[in-house]
Amino acid sequence: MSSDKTLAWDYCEDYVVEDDVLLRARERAAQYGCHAIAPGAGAVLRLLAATLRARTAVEVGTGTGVASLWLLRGMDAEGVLTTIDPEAENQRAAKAAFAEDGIRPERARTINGRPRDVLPRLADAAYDLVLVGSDSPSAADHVEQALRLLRPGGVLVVDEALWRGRVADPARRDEATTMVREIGRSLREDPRVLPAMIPSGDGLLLAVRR
Ligand SMILES: C[S@@+](CC[C@H](N)C(=O)[O-])C[C@H]1O[C@@H](n2cnc3c(N)ncnc32)[C@H](O)[C@@H]1O
Repeated sequence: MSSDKTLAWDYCEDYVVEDDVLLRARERAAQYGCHAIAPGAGAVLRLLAATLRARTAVEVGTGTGVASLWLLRGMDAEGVLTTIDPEAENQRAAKAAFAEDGIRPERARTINGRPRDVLPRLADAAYDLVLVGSDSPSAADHVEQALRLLRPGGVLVVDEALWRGRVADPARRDEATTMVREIGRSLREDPRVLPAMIPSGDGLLLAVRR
């Protein structure tokens, strides 16, 4: 990338500045070894949630609540985010961040459990937006569940869709990169969605449900 491009990239990533609540949640993510969504990608999440006037959203992988905060800030004032994580400690940190942000508890439904057990219990076509992380060996199953959960016109977001930048490099054939690349390929060919790859953060793969 030319140095101008790198400058432009950094400018885009820092264009929307994170406040103290987000920065503290991000700091806790680093302490817990959790890869939180990048600020530029977080701003895209907020924009999408606001554009959809999202009242119902699902997040697979709460972490310490960075992406959850971005989503909740964009959603309808009565909107409810259902966020799933098997790690109770991460979710405790996320709940502290929601409280710091003045988010009413009923707006963030935190479910402690494995996504593969929890997602099948959520209703068909009932959600405006579903965010799925790529850092799980079950990410492809989560994507399939997400397509079931979304209403027509709802948006699937796959975070880390460029997987540390490796997806774009055909020489990278490790298991994690291949899995994330395959998710991208399969959504590109899936007649149920209209996809687009946004190179924000570590890549956001967006797909609107037909
Ligand atoms: C990268 S962090 C989530 C980041 C969060 N979405 C954000 O951007 O702020 C990944 C989270 O997924 C959780 N996790 C663990 N196993 C998982 C699984 N099988 N599927 C989905 N998430 C899992 C981890 O506990 C961790 O809290």
